Amino acid sequence: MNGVLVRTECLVRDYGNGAGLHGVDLAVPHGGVYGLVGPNGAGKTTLLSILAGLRRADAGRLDLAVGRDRIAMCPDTPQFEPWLTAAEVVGQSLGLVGRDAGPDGTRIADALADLGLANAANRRVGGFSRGMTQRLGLAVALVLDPELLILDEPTSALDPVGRAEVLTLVARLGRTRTVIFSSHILGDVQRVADTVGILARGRLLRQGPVGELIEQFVRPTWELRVRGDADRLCEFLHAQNWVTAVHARHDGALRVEATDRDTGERHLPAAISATGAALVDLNPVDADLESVFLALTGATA
Ligand SMILES: Nc1ncnc2c1ncn2[C@@H]1O[C@H](COP(=O)(O)OP(=O)(O)OP(=O)(O)O)[C@@H](O)[C@H]1O
Repeated sequence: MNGVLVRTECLVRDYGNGAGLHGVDLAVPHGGVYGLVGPNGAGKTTLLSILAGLRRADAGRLDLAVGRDRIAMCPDTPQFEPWLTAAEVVGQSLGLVGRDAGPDGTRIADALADLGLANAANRRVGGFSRGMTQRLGLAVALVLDPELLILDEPTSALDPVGRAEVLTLVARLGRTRTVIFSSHILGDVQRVADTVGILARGRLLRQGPVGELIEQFVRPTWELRVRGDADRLCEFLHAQNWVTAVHARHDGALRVEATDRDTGERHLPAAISATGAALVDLNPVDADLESVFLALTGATA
């Protein structure tokens, strides 16, 4: 598989009415964090469930360079028997695959501690908050010490502190194994993913290293505010061959996209003064995964 741990070819799951997956070619490198991003309903859960063997594809191919017994998945809304304690839930996970808990249950204690649940080990999980339940779901997967860890929206139920902690954990796990995690929060994915796949309406629009996607799909952009005739400036910019797009935002600012950074930096100030407008503010816009997503889906900010 040439450095690829998971590969799909033309994977299809047809739920009808356009829902599902439509010919997905995924290539997840061996080691590191693969972030699968896409809006609600894009097909993330469907794709991850097929990878984990929990759902079947209608057509296409799935190749795994890892044994099924070395894959663990944590669903987006994990559910447990409410009367069990957190330690019992994690112990059950080990029991299901016939592994022991180690001397004095250290495997269980370590997994719970990794997810910040050490003090809740003996509490019944029925009383857990959504965030705690989600972290427990991660502990249940992590205790199996999988080679491939699949996490479906692991941060969706967490507050900002919990989110940051789980993202740090995901980044750390990616140093010793392969982690695939899905999210509709592009900033989260950009923070920890080495490789990103962008899924929309059941199609994988692009995948690759985050930096390469940004380089490939995001043109240098500036946001500016002027005093004076902004409409005239807008028209003038539209007519320039080095300008690829101009958007007037609701708050009066203009977003200007240029063919390349150097040309934009040299010509933009001159264009503003040529129309007689007074410059109030001019800032480059940082290119991020969100910009890639917007460029690929044609959505507007
Ligand atoms: N078992 C099913 N039967 C019919 N339609 C389904 C089924 N499972 C999912 N869908 C539909 O397929 C589409 C993709 O769903 P999926 O849950 O895979 O997307 P998602 O990207 O994980 O969304 P979310 O972020 O909201 O969880 C949605 O339109 C969903 O309603």
